[in-house]
Amino acid sequence: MKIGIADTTFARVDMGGIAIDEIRKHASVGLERYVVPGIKDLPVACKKLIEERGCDLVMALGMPGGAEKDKVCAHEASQGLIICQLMTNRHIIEVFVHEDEAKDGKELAWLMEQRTREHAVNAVRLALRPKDLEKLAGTGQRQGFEDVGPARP
Ligand SMILES: Cc1nc2c(=O)[nH]c(=O)nc-2n(C[C@H](O)[C@H](O)[C@H](O)CO)c1C
Repeated sequence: MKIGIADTTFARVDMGGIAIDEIRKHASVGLERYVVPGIKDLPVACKKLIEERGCDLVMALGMPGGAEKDKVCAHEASQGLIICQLMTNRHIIEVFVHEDEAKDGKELAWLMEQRTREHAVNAVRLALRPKDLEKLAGTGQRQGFEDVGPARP
């Protein structure tokens, strides 16, 4: 089992390093890292991690900025990642933290780390322990900020 980590230099936190640190706490798997300038470069990095470097699942980590052009960029990158999943029949866990989700730099750093760590656990579950995800179905999980929990009639 090999997990790929694709991340960017545009991000203001070392999301790739954090993902690797978290995955190592939960599983003994091969890891391949591929760093690109920005989120629009992630789809091909993921495809190469899967097709050329033998990854079974990839995490795509990035930070869209707060400007309108950054949001367009994020939508385009997201579409590229979905196409890549369909082309390769492999999961890509997209971990995007929009810069304007946080009120300041301190909260942004916290959120980027927290969301990355929680999705790293999801990546391990998806790759190795899918039954663990089944137990969480419909429980209103969120990555980063607090879980919202299940809705009740
Ligand atoms: C406008 C813009 N916004 C972002 C962003 O919010 N987050 C990010 O990671 N990268 C951004 N980029 C850079 C592109 O994703 C890409 O790296 C360049 O266009 C080079 O291919 C661009 C060009």
